[in-house]
Amino acid sequence: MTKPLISIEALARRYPARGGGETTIFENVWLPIQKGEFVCLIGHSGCGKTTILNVLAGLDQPSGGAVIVDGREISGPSLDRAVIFQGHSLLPWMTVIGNIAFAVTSRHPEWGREKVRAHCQKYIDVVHLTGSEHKKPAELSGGMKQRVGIARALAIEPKMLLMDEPFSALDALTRGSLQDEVRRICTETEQTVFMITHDIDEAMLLADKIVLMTNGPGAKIAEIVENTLPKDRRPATMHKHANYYALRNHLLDFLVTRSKNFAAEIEGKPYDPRKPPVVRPGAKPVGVETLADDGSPRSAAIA
Ligand SMILES: Nc1ncnc2c1ncn2[C@@H]1O[C@H](COP(=O)(O)OP(=O)(O)OP(=O)(O)O)[C@@H](O)[C@H]1O
Repeated sequence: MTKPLISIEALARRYPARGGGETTIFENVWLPIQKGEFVCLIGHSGCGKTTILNVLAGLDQPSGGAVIVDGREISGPSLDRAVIFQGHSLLPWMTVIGNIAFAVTSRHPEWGREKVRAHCQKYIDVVHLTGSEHKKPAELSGGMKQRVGIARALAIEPKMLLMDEPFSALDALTRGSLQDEVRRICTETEQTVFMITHDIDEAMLLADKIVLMTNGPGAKIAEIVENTLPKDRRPATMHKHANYYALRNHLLDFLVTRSKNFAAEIEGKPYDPRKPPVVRPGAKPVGVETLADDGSPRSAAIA
């Protein structure tokens, strides 16, 4: 296995507590992310998902640990790490192409007008907004605005795409088709993605790896679940696959029960936060492994 593109190492975030002392939101979070991997983070409200994403984006400083990208510790925001938030965050006075061009010229100030235009057009076409180039955000539906946000993030060709519940504000139909498109685009472009979601089906559709966080305070990574559905899964048919219910039930069971009882679950067992167990629900034989230093699965039983 190659060296990970991004390595989250011993990350912790603490805040001053009311009445003195500190509250530890999460601690000792270790996670390697390989180039081209789509990683989803799942956990209950307050366990620190957005904080971790903000640290990855360089928008927040950890209280301990570091994020290493390409061998170097990050120290602030960078166009190498593009963020797509829940809201579209478009500039309302600019057109679709203007919003995307603004980001592209920040990335490539040396590019001429025509090169920027052609580059923006490519990503407008990718997200199926051809014909809406000169519309302003107020003339677009919620789904279209979110598409512009996705095109803008992809157009700067970041090393990593960070998404914080990017589909949660959309209606079910738009959400489904946009999820499908994002999966297609990310697979085709081998985009490395780190995404937060509360939606199990969304994680199962999009992610190669689903990272399960225990409840806070003091949250930690409990497990890394490898997606056992086929690579060419689609929203309308993935429930027919033999592994679907094993995977879904595993995730659901974690959120309903194990996320709050995890400390008791691992008591007396060799849990190592540097190498959280890797599980493949439905895969035969059912594997329980740990991650080697480079992020590749390594056989070792914890039960
Ligand atoms: N500036 C701050 N001062 C004190 N506590 C904070 C601050 N910012 C965040 N927190 C706390 O950190 C914890 C984690 O917040 P975060 O937004 O990362 O959680 P989350 O898992 O993303 O939650 P959700 O799923 O609800 O978005 C929360 O308990 C929150 O109250």
